[in-house]
Amino acid sequence: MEHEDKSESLQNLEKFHVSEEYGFVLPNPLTELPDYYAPWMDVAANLPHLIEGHQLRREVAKMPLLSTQYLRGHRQLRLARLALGFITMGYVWQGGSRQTVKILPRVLAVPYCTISELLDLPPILVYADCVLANWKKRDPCGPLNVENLDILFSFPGGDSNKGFFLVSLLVEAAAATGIKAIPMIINAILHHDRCSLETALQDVALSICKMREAFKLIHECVNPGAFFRSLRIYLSGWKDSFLMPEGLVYEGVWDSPKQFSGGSAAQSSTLQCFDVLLGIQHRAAQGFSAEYLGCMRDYMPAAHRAFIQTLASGPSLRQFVLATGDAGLHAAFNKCVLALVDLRSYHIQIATKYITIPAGRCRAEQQQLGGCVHEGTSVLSERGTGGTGFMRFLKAVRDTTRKAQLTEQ
Ligand SMILES: C[C@@H](C(=O)Nc1ccc(Cl)cc1)[C@H]1[C@@H]2C[C@H](n3cnc4cc(F)c(F)cc43)C[C@@H]21
Repeated sequence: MEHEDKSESLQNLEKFHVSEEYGFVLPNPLTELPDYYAPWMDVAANLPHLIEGHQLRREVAKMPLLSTQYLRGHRQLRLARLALGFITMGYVWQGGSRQTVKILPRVLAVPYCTISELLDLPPILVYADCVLANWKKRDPCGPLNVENLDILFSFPGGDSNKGFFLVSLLVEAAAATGIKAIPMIINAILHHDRCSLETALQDVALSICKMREAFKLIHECVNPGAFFRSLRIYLSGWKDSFLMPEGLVYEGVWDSPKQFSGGSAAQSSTLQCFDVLLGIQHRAAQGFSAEYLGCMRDYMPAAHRAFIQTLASGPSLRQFVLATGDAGLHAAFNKCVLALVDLRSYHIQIATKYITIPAGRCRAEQQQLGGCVHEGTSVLSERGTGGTGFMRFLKAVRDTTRKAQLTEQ
């Protein structure tokens, strides 16, 4: 029964802040806070202009220390965290990777850490901020597509910011029908209902194919150079970082500097939950990818982390399909695995175009210039949206996924 109770709890997606229509995406994020918070919202809304005009530091120095007590409800906390997260990344990386700051002023650090504590998220911009909560529809009754969407906050780098965050959002939204099928899958396993299980697995495979379709939009919406030179820097973290070996001092919060990882696709709950559903374990055999995926769960909203953990502790879909020996279920399961392999392979192609190739060009330019400026090296080794470490991670995850196909009986 205990087993049954745990997995049955997945029947109520609402409790895990998972939406039938939007999956892990925050439905209808707030776009405004009470006027009291105008000092945060005005700076966040003007970030590209303030950074390019070298005025951000001065603006932050003028900021009052605001209290978080007037923030009401989950959506106000998410919007406040989003605004403070953009300002924090802009403040740390405004001088590119050459002049990083080591101290985050208390007018930012104190409220940012208070809100992060309330949301059980680290005080650094994460995927759940800049993708899942950073969007609005132009026409509220219109469709969820690039033409009818806009982002709330941006870094310097123009439309490529918008493209990168909105394409990620559309990939996440395409996953919704697959995520919605998960409670049906668990239910079908518990009731040995092969027919419903096969139908639900077909929904998952179709959803993963739609994610790949949405991902293709990145080619027309994001410029590789703009992403590599600008946006990628602003999403960088301060953990195991060449440029900030100690991490960042959060003034007025902790006495010593703290390290946190930069934004990464591995922080996507969708990316992790399909692996868990299909029983794809990135065992320690793959080295850092297993440990890195595990760490990145701490960079997801608590309710989404709980969803993944509840799924992982429920009945094994893989074992059930194997035990039935049913050819139809076997085929439907493998279709899901292959769709995920295709999506992972596509992700590797995208990372090659947007990271590996621009990084190669950047190194070549630096060698021509003689000096080996640390522009790229700081983030190339990073596992976030950075370079070689990230590629090794993606390839390890893709290869493990490929091996997860059920072999012929
Ligand atoms: C556009 C890219 C990006 O890296 N976005 C990003 C990264 C960091 C930050 Cl901070 C913000 C946005 C990628 C999109 C598609 C997302 N995706 C979700 N589920 C996936 C399952 C898969 F198998 C898979 F291959 C990719 C999957 C991941 C991100």
